[in-house]
Amino acid sequence: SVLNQEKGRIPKKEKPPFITFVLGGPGSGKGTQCAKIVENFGFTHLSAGDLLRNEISSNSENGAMILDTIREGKIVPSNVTVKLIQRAIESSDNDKFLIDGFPRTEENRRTYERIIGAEPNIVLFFDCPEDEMVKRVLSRNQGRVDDNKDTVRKRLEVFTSLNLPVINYYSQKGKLYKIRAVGTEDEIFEQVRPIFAAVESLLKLYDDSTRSNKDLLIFKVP
Ligand SMILES: Nc1ncnc2c1ncn2[C@@H]1O[C@H](COP(=O)(O)OP(=O)(O)O)[C@@H](O)[C@H]1O
Ligand SMILES: O=c1ccn([C@@H]2O[C@H](COP(=O)(O)OP(=O)(O)O)[C@@H](O)[C@H]2O)c(=O)[nH]1
Ligand SMILES: [Mg+2]
Repeated sequence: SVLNQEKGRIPKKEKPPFITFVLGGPGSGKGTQCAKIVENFGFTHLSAGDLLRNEISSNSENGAMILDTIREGKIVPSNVTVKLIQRAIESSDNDKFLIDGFPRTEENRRTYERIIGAEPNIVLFFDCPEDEMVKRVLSRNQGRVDDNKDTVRKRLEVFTSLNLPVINYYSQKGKLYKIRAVGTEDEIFEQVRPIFAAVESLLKLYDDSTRSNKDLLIFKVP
């Protein structure tokens, strides 16, 4: 019976989701590679920048403040961003997520851990030279208020001073997968693919039992 089949199994919603943080400077190719991971491995892509831009366009109470912050290349208060991420995770049926462009600061990271009560399973870092990032951002053509020379310079400064410490933190924890983010989109994805192939087989192993974050913290990519 249905009841017997369900016996001893943990309902999907109660399994902790598999969380990947996707980090890298502006224009390093985070969004581009996330789209390929979604296509090939069925993850749900949550871009922190997109969630914030949605708040601006839906005229939410924080919209004006978020627009000013993005225009300056600064960081939106952590509780605002974390709540948007939390809402997006909770309203999804999927159990594997790419959180793209977050955490931007150590304070972002600690706020996420406090509110969500978990750490990411793995962290990707798209490592790209500054001149290449600037070139890509200035030719992105998505009509973004922050894709101009002045704001890009500020975003690069914020990246170096505030985001690199987060990347170092996860490196020390053994959770960081560093990708050399130069070359064609496909060449870069060939560095990404084996990581998610390994994740996929690991998740299959755990699919019918309790999936505790602890079990998935550390694994080796072949
Ligand atoms: N490997 C690549 N080579 C050249 N241009 C790229 C590459 N990957 C992405 N781009 C382009 O660079 C711009 C920034 O990429 P995007 O994925 O939006 O980066 P991020 O999300 O890290 O800011 C986009 O216009 C994208 O089409
Ligand atoms: O967690 C986040 C993510 C983004 N931003 C703001 O949103 C902008 C754009 O972020 P996005 O990730 O879209 O930019 P990308 O790195 O993809 O160019 C950043 O410069 C910040 O001002 C933020 O404050 N907190
Ligand atoms: Mg992006």
